[in-house]
Amino acid sequence: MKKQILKASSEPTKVGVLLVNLGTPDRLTVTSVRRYLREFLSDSRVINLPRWLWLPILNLIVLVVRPRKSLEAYRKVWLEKQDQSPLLYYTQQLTQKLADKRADIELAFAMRYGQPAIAQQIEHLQQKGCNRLLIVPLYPQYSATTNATVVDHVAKHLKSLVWQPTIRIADPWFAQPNYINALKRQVEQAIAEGYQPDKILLSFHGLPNASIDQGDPYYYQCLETGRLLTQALGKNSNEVLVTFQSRFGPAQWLQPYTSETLEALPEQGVKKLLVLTPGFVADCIETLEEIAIEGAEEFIAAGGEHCRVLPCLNDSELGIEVMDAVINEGIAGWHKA
Ligand SMILES: C=CC1=C(C)c2cc3[nH]c(cc4nc(cc5[nH]c(cc1n2)c(C)c5CCC(=O)O)C(CCC(=O)O)=C4C)c(C)c3C=C
Ligand SMILES: [Fe+2]
Ligand SMILES: [Fe+2]
Repeated sequence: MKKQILKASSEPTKVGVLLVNLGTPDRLTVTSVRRYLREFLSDSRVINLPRWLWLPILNLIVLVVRPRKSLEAYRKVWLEKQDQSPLLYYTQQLTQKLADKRADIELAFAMRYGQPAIAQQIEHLQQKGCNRLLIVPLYPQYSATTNATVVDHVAKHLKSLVWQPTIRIADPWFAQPNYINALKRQVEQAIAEGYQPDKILLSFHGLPNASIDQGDPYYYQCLETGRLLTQALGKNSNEVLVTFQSRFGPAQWLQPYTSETLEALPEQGVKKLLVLTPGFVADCIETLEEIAIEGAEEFIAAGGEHCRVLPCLNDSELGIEVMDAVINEGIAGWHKA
C-alpha cells in the first residue's frame, strides 16, 4: 500500500479542468423531463424554502404540471440529428474544441443535475493522472443557485475520497475583457451584416429578489457585464437595456422582466431589436425557446418589426477564446515548465 502511494506521488502532476453546466433532460420524454426537474428543483440552493413546505408543492403540483409543458418547449429546440438537448450538445462541443486546443491539460465536462455526473468525471480525470483540478461552473455571473451548488456537490464527492485532488474553483468572468470583447464583437458583426437595431437588449436569467437580499451578488454582476458592454460599444444605458427572464413561481424576481419589456418597447418606437443572452454560456431552452421563439413573437405581436436574437458564444471561436482565458487564469502557477 505504502509503495503504491510513493509510486503515485512521485509521478508528475497533471492538471485537469472540469467544466460544469446546469443539466438537461437526456431524452425527449415526460419521464426524462420530470426526472431532471425533480433533481434540479429539489436542490435547496435553487428553491430556498423550508422542505416541509416545498416538497409537497414540488411533488404534488410542479412535477405533475410542469414536465408536460416543459417537454413541449424542449420539443421546439431539440437537436434532431444528435438527438440531444442544445445545452448538452454545445457544452460537449465546447469541451471537445478546448481539449483539441489544449494538449497541456485534461478536459472534461459534467452536469450538476443528471449526466455526466460530477463524481464520475472527477474520477475520470483522476484516472487520467490529474491530482490538480480546476472546477469551472459554466456561468459568467456568480449565483449561489448555480455556482455554489456546483461547489457543494464537488465537496460532497471529495468527502468520500482518501486522496483528494487539489481543487481550485474558477472565478466568474462577468467583467473579463475577453468576455466583454467577445460580446462586443458579436454585436459589431450583426451591425456589419446590415442589422441596425434601434436598441440592444441583454436578457439574463432571473433570480428571486430574496436571493439578492440574502447577499447573492448575481444582480450586480449582471449589471456590471451590461455596463462594461455598453461602454465598450460606445453606447449609453438608454441604448442598451438589461432585463431578466425565466421567472419561476409567484415571488418577485429581478426586474425589469424581459417579456414585459419586449411587449412595451414597440409602443416606445423601438421597431428593430437586437437581443443577447450573456448570462448563458451555451444555448438552451431558455435562450432558444423562451427568447428566440416566444420572446421574438411577443415583440412582433406588440408592433415590433424585427427581433434578432444572437446565439450564445457556444463553441464559436470567440467562445473558445473566452473559456481558454478563464482556464488560464484558473490554473495560473500550476503550469509545468
Ligand atoms: C444562467 C444562470 C442561471 C440561473 C442564475 C438560474 C437560476 C434559477 N433557475 C430556476 C428555475 C429553472 N431554470 C430552468 C432552466 C435553466 N436555467 C438555467 C440557468 C440558470 N438558472 C439554464 C441554462 C437552464 C436551461 C436548461 C436546459 O435544459 O436547456 C428551468 C427548467 C426549464 C423548464 O423546464 O421549463 C427551471 C424550472 C430557478 C428557480 C433559479 C433560481 C432560484
Ligand atoms: Fe434556471
Ligand atoms: Fe423558461
